[in-house]
Amino acid sequence: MSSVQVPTSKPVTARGSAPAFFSAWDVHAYYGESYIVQGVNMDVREGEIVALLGRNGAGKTSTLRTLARMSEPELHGGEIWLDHQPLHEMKSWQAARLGLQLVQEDRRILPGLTVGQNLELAQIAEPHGWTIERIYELFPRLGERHEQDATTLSGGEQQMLAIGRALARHLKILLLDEPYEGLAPVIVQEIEKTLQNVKSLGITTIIVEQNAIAALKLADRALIMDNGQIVFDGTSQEVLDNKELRDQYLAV
Ligand SMILES: Nc1ncnc2c1ncn2[C@@H]1O[C@H](COP(=O)(O)OP(=O)(O)OP(=O)(O)O)[C@@H](O)[C@H]1O
Repeated sequence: MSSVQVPTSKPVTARGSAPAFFSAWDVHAYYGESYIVQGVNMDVREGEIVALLGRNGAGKTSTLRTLARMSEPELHGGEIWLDHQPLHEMKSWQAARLGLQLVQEDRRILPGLTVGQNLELAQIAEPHGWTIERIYELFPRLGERHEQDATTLSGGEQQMLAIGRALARHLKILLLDEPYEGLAPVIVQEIEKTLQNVKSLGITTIIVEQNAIAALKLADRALIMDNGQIVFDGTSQEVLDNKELRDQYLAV
């Protein structure tokens, strides 16, 4: 395995300026011949929570996957920087080692393993993040279910475990894809509390969510996507106050 090089001086992006804590610049990505992510730009400050919103099929999940350097969709151009590291030159495992953790919509809970084993497995590769004890302090419900087969957890508990696994790894930025997906309203409230906890920890987060109002309540800033591009970048409050914008792009 090749090691990730840590540059000695701060880089300058192709657009000529030093990147923000996390930046994407002119990012394009394809599924085969399908051109989906069409020149995405974003800057995220350290500690900020950004909601990435848009209609079904706007390209939100594809953008998160591209930023996380998953093999699909395939990056065809642009730059992605995390804390002065060029993620666009890396594969997903290297980006994860540098602290980018993607929690996918299906949560990827490993079958046949307990809650504890799912967390232990997250710490197989260095560098580690939180200890499992600390994760159980944040999510006592997981601690109570340490020995339980993780696939028998409720949807909300599985979401907690997926976030817990990200905390167990080295975490500089958390990418959350539809954390409320498929959860009953009462569980959504529970996950909202979980995410408020994450927010209070000052973890830089990008959250993709169909439930735009829930995401906007949590986020400092909102990016709206349409047809694979960012069409709005402003505060969450601006989106909450702008019905026309919501009607045009979010249908909420
Ligand atoms: N594996 C794939 N192969 C080909 N096209 C894909 C693939 N995954 C997604 N797409 C297409 O990419 C476009 C953007 O999808 P994406 O899932 O990123 O949108 P989204 O904004 O997250 O929507 P949703 O909220 O419905 O999940 C859609 O037209 C979708 O059909």
